[in-house]
Amino acid sequence: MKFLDLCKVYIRSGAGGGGCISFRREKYIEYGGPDGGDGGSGGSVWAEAVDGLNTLIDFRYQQHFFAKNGQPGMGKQRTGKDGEDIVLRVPVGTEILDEDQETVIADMTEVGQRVQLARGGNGGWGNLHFKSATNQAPRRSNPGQDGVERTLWLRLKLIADVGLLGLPNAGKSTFLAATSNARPKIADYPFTTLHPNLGVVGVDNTEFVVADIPGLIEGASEGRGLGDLFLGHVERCSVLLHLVDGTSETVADDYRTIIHELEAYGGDLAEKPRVTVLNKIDALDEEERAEAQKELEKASGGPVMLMSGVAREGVTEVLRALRGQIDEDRLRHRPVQENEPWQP
Ligand SMILES: Nc1nc2c(ncn2[C@@H]2O[C@H](COP(=O)(O)OP(=O)(O)OP(=O)(O)O)[C@@H](O)[C@H]2O)c(=O)[nH]1
Ligand SMILES: [Mg+2]
Repeated sequence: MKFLDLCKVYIRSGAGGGGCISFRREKYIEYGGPDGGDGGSGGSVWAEAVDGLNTLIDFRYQQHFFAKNGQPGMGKQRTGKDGEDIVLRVPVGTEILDEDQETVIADMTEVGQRVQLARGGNGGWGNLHFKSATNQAPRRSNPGQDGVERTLWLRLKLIADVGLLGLPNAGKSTFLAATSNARPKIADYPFTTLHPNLGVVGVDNTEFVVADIPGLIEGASEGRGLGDLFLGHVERCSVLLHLVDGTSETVADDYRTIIHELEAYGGDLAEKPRVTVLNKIDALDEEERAEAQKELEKASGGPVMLMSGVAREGVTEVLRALRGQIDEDRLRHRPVQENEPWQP
């Protein structure tokens, strides 16, 4: 599947239909009063967050979204038909930005969330509306209101619970494939993964979503390799899973390279909870494992778990650690209930 995470769209709501000038004309009725109906409203443009989409690729093929105009009013007090609305279906996690690419108009974070992007124009009044005591035969109506035209940007930031981090070839995609329904491409060369993949992972009868992103290298924040733009996709995760290739001669440096890039990226990414894992331990003997683990613990200043994505060793323990962090994060961000005793 192709992946696209920023695109431009042009939208226009429908214009309202014009009001009608008309008079009642019937046999035996002299001076029939005004009977011109109102114009119908123009259609509006909406965005709706939907499930099951994780790319904006559809918007590469269609960028123009015009809602229908309202029909003009007609004689015999008939109102014009309203123009149909149009709905842009976007993946959950899409931000809708104004033309400046900065002002956030809406953040589509929940399935079913709907926002109006451009309101349809009101229909004009027919002459029936202008009848008054002093003017029984008004020759006046309103035109319909114009539609609204806007240029907008859609930016997708995937919503996952866990974000995978590591140098190219650290085994991120292998881990995702071993633990989830996702089938990312895996190969023994760097930059196999070119766009984010999402997978649903199950452990102890619970599920969470893991995002695999392209590997980072030193200087990614300055654009080296594939750059660090993909880090936008892990900004919303509860926890980051940092995989370090145990077969590397320089595990401590590898670790520091990634942390340095996180810091350079900014935001609060470097402060996010992290689980650090020494991967590919199937390729190491006992002594090598212990040595690399010690080195990594020294560099990270925290615990380091051992794992092999290929041999599926230590995988469940890692998933449980992630589960624990996700739960903690949810507790932290849960709105405080009224009358709940305060707890430190
Ligand atoms: N021995 C061993 N090899 C592994 C393990 N996990 C991954 N590999 C190998 O390491 C290579 C890279 O694996 P990927 O999963 O593609 O690595 P990645 O981190 O997704 O790489 P990029 O997408 O390029 O960033 C492949 O040849 C894998 O077979 C492991 O646990 N043990
Ligand atoms: Mg990969």
